[in-house]
This record gives sequence, structure tokens and C-alpha cells, in this order.
Amino acid sequence: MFDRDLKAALDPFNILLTDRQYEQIYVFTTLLIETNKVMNLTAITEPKEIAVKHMADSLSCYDKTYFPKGAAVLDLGTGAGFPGIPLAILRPDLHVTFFDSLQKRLIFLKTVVSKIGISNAAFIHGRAEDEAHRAEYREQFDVVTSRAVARLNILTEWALPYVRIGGVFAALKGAQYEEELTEASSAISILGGTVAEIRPVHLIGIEDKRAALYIKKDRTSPKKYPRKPKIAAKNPL
Ligand SMILES: C[S@@+](CC[C@H](N)C(=O)[O-])C[C@H]1O[C@@H](n2cnc3c(N)ncnc32)[C@H](O)[C@@H]1O
Repeated sequence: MFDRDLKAALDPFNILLTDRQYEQIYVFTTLLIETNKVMNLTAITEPKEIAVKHMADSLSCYDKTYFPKGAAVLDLGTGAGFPGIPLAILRPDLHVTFFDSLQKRLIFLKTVVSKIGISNAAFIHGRAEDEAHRAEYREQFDVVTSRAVARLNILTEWALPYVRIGGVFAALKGAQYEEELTEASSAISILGGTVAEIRPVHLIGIEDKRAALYIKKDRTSPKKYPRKPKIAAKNPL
């Protein structure tokens, strides 16, 4: 039943999973629903809805041209693992780093990773605007993904410093993506990026507009970014 719902949800994206990948997503879904009873992870609790709004939505940002073989991927503000876990299941060769400011969500994700057998996973506990100043993370990732974390102008200032030159920031955005893109245009340019592609996303049974945005990193991000939250909030780029 769950496999059938998931297959239908993934159909528009031409994504075919192996039996093992279906099983991994099923186990992840079960862990999400069970753990959500004792820890706030998601407002979506029906398996069919999870298949569409979490799994298919996460994988809607996938495109092999942006995710080269063995790529280092940073999922910024991963929460309960979206889009990072579905991407790591789809592409076991990726090195996915799960990044969040809430430790208890990372503890949940460590259980998920070990129970479903994802190798190449790493974890960062911290705030996006702080960790970007560490040499070990700055401009070290081929792809930074992010869904439902902040408005695009803020998120760009947080995300682009982690992307290596030639890499991409893939943001999953909802109904206001066009306004957010306009609002973020100077942040994208200041941080060294350009909009490579705006790909509208249609999930089955969902009317709301959404899109996967791909922002390519062309130039190094100036060292002073990202700024401290109070300064950035007072003077958004
Ligand atoms: C609404 S949740 C979205 C989670 C997941 N990406 C999803 O789409 O379901 C936002 C997540 O971003 C994290 N977050 C918010 N601000 C952050 C920051 N400055 N640095 C790192 N993580 C942050 C929160 O702790 C939370 O887990």
C-alpha cells in the first residue's frame, strides 16, 4: 500500500526505486511516525501524505546534473531529514551531511541512518550563520540543499558560503518562490551566485505552487558573510 502511494507520488519525477530503496523509505516513514509521538518532528502523520509531501517533495530537487557522483551534500536545517534522507537513499554514493541547530533532531537522524543502513553520513550541530566561518566547512560542499528553513534572501546568505565554486545551492520553495527570488537577487549576487534554473514542481493532488531553485556558485563568498543574526535581520541583503 505505502509502496504504491510512493510510486505514484514519484511518477512525475521519473524516479524509479529498487525494492531495497522502497524498504528504506518505508522504515524511515515508520520511525518518523513513531518518534513523532514523543518528539515534535512533523505535522504530517499519514503515510500517504508523507509519501507525497515529504518523500516526493524532497526528491523533486534531485537531478543528476546537479548531484555528481560521490558529491558532498550539506542539508541545511534538515529537521527530520528532508530532503537529506530521501536523497541519501536514492543515491547511496552521495556523502550527505545533516545540519541542524536542534540536537534532538540529529539524534533521531543518527538512529534513522543506522537502522536503514546509510553509509557516508555526517552530522553538524550548530547554527548555519556560525559554522560557515569554519575552514573545514567553508566552500567544501558540491551541493547545499534546504527546505522550509528561512526566506531565500536570508537562506542564501547562510547557504552559499558552504558551496564550493562550481557547486550549487538547491532550495525547495513554496508558493512565494517568485517574490522570494526577487527579494534575494542582491544576496545571490553579493554571495557569488547566479540563478541557474527555476524548476516548477507539481506534487500529485497538491495545487499550491512550488519550485526547486538552483543557484550556482561562480565566485567566492566575501568572508564577512554570513553575518550575525541581529545584524542580518536589521539590514537584510
Ligand atoms: C521547519 S524545519 C524544516 C525541516 C526540514 N528541512 C523539512 O523540510 O522538513 C526548519 C529546521 O531548520 C532548523 N534551523 C532553523 N534555523 C537554523 C539555523 N540558523 N541553523 C541551522 N539550522 C536551523 C530548525 O532547527 C529546524 O529543524
